[in-house]
Amino acid sequence: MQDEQLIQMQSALPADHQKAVQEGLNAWDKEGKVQKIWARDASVWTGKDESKWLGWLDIVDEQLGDLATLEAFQNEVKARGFTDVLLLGMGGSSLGPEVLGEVFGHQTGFPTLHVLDSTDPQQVFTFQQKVDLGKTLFIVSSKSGGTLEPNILKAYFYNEAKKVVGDKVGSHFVTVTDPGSHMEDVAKQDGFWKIFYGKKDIGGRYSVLSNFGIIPAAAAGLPLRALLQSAHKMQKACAAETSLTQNLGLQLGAIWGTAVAQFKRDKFTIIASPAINSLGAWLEQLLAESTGKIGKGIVPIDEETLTTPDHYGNDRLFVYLRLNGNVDAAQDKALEALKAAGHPVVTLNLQDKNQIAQVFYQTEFATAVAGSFIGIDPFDQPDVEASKIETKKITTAYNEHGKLPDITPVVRDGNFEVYAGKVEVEKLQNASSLTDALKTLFSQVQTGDYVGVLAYIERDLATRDWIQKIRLAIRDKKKVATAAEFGPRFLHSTGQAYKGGPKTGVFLQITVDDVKDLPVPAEKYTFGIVKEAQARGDFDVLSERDRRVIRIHVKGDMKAGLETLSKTILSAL
Ligand SMILES: O=P(O)(O)OC[C@H]1O[C@H](O)[C@H](O)[C@@H](O)[C@@H]1O
Repeated sequence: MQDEQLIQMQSALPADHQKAVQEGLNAWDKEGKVQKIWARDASVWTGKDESKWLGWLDIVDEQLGDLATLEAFQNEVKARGFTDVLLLGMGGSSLGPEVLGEVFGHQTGFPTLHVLDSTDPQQVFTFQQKVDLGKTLFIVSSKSGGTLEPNILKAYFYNEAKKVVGDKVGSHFVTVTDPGSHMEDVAKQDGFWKIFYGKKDIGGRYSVLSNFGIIPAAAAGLPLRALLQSAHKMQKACAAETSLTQNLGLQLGAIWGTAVAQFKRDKFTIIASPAINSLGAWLEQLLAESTGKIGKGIVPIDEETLTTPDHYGNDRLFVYLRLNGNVDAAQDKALEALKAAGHPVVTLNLQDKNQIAQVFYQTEFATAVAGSFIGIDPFDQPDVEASKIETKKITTAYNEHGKLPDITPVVRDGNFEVYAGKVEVEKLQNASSLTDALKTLFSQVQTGDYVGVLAYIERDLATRDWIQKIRLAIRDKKKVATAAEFGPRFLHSTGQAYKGGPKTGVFLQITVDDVKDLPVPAEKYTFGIVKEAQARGDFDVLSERDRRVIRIHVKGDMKAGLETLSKTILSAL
């Protein structure tokens, strides 16, 4: 019997998959691999430096030990009467806080938590409008302290807030960063209210139960004790002493790892009850950055609305995060049909919202286990760096020459320009319209591929609907998995798997003329230039890695342009 306060996990697997999982578990038992994980033994993975990245295993113990300090901070934030908390960060520093903020919502007596993880000038401006700058607590969150986005967002908001609150502006800022980082220096120099430290042996995507998730949760008035205690139950369930059949992290990881390594079911399709939908974006980063490398790994598919089984290939595994009391009957029904059709479905049944902390821990453990099955190092992200280097080259060129390097489209069609990646140049030779280009790209989509729509535009309800319409049309027509992502946010998440993972991706990058631009203090480049450089850097690396990619740039009026583009995509399919 499982402890009833733990998440209940159910798996429906085809018989051969179930058998392979059992064999995998037997081997783990024989080799004592769970004990090896807890002994920080890198031989569980590739034998490189994995032992240095396992601080997340018992971070919950440490946080529970620090609860008094965390709650004291929570009370101080409350007492200062802030109306908003604006968190500035990317990837592991933003996706966890976003889940916590969205799942729990506004807490009476506490500020509302907003998470900004974009360089899109319009999006930055929207967030500026959303908050009361004079009554906002800014959390600048960056483990390395060197990431471009949190640095320029900090510079921008520090300036803007200073206009309202004057010289005491530093007292409206805190940072969460690793000891010795550049951001720590910035915080000291600019008189930040507080500096909270991360742990050097925890990577960004495993950091949500460390200060990177818990400090924003404290500021927003979330129930810290309940969350940490819930996570602790899962930590115990994954402990070295727990029997393998009770180890929920191991069980899940074995199913995941086997799906990829033995059955080529690498498109992990994440379905979540409405109130915990944001968990999907967090899980995407964990899965994609941890496993998507050296041509292997998991391609997470988030927010792809469910449909009938005939739309899915045998490259899928479904992960259902189901919250009691918030169940969407249509999701239940669609997943039952998928099970009946022989697709593997794993369900994590959450009894209450606090159990999202258990999902964090269980899926971290499971990802580490799956990484071992797949045969990769689940703690590095070699290909994220590649696009950062390209972006840096472009922003440096801008600073030197006052303009971006020239690039030439292969097709110009009204307000649209089409750029081709290396493997597309020849194929698009005879294309003379946007429709031709799209048809050429879509004609290359094969069974087992996935299509990624990568849009460097403001992420809001309208654009999320817009991208959703496009990706579902692609799925329905091509019968392949689809990803709908916003840049630069995904660069710190699924971007790793798109560049370094299985070479089955077909990418449609979309950029627009910015409606407005914002300056970056002390730099020649603007937010708009940074975003353009990020899009180009991403495109260049995808192209260089022989990924099938085209970029469509929409000139002029954005709304009208995006509307025409979606219609053209739908008709080209
Ligand atoms: O927290 P930071 O050091 O600023 O890093 C933010 C993000 O940067 C990179 O893109 C990494 O690939 C991510 O894993 C990380 O979460």
